[in-house]
Amino acid sequence: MSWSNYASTLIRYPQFGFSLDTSLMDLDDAFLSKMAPKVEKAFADIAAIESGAIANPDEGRMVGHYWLRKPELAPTQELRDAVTKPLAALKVFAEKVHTGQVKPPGGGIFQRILLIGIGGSALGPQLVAEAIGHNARMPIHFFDNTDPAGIDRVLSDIGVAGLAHTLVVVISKSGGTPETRNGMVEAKAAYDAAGMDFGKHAVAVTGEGSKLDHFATQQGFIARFPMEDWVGGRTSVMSTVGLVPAALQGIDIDSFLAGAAAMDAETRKHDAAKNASMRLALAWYAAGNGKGEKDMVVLPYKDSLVLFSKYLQQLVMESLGKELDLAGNKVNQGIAVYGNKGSTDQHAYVQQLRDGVPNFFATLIEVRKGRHGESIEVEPGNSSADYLQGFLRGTRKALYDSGRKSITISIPEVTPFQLGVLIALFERAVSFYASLVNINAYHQPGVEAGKKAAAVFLDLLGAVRSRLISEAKTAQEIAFETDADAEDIYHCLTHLAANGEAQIAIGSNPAEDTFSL
Ligand SMILES: O=P(O)(O)OC[C@H]1O[C@H](O)[C@H](O)[C@@H](O)[C@@H]1O
Repeated sequence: MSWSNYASTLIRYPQFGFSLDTSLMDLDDAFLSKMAPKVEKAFADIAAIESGAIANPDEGRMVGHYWLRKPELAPTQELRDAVTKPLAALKVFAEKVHTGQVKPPGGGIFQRILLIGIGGSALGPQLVAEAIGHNARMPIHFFDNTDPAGIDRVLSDIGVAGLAHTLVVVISKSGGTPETRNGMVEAKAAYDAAGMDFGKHAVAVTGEGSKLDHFATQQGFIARFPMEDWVGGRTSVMSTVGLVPAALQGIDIDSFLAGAAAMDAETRKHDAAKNASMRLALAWYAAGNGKGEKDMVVLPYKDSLVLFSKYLQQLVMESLGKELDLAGNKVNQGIAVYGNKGSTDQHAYVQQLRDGVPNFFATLIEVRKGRHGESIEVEPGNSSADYLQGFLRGTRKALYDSGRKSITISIPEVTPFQLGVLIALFERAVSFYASLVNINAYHQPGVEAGKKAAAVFLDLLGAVRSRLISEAKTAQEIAFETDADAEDIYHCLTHLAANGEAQIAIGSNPAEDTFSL
């Protein structure tokens, strides 16, 4: 660790209290000059993105998330309106909900939110709620899966009486994601069972003309907010996806957008030495040899940022985890991201980080302010905040002493503005990195394979259900009848047995298990 290296390489934006320390990544001059042509190309690529290029060629789409906090950048008036009009409308809507002009059919005011969505249509709102939604005007609950037990748990937290004052926000860009559809059907069933009109409690955020959009119209939803195809799910937190729930919670969304705009303004500059997003992208490249050979462990030393690593997991891994580069070469790119929070993780997996397989670099996030208000001394002279800082500094040093690299990002405190700063920092780093390794960061072709296989399973499950009779059969026998794979059939049968739709008699191995009605 070298003071002169720290002092000369630190990137600071003092006007909003941000700094990025990559001194422990050992980026040397030879690396930086070797990367210079790629860096120039990355600056050109992102300038093209911001001016409306089709940066997602497979899907023929523009990539417009940077316009969400600076609509005047968008290349046409229509696109600018597609940012500003929904933003104005959602603010008015939130105000009407808060003041009771939009109210539940049974009277009173909406008191809580149930958000139904998955992936980018849940992770951003979850991060926002956790980081800056504490003591929100309306508490928020989530259905972010098709797990019936998870759904039941949330419904029981809300309670049947609570449904009457719950505003359900269904979010799906495509409007056809099965988990979200299922969650909505389950929520509607709960309202139906309570004798309440689901549509009069629901709002949709979705692409115009989608299945969800049609359902919302048909069910008489209270409101519909559009989502544009030039905003990807993982970068949608500053679109209607993130802002509708945030505004309803009473979060200062203007400040959130302003924080992102402030970071964008700094990281739009074509100066690699002062551009924090470019420095991050270069540090990732150096650490993983441009091939993702090192995982990124994200350690925010602040409880309210606990979901930031999960959020970055989607942003980074869904964007960068690609089989092919833009020239069609097989590259299998990506950077694995995991983490939770410091100092908690020091008592869990940091042992391996310090002493075990050196397959990662750490990204520590320092929040300078410990708490608002006075701190007690937990021992003579030291507060809890002193300890948190001590553990951050100590871990960073201990890792470096054993040859493990780390990045440290510092912000003054966790506010809507600073969360915007952090998200924008990483969004642009992802865009830059994608350009450095020449991949499309804005599509997700790999996600489709699992969805298609799930649909095949559901078809098979239907076939198996219809073959079950009182006479016991093995998986192999049903596989023969249905011309399917015996193991696939076996998994259908055990699922039916576990859910009360079949009887199972256990044999000495799965091939001998028999199933009947
Ligand atoms: O918003 P939706 O269309 O429902 O999509 C929800 C999520 O599911 C997809 O499978 C994608 O991989 C994600 O990027 C997306 O955020």
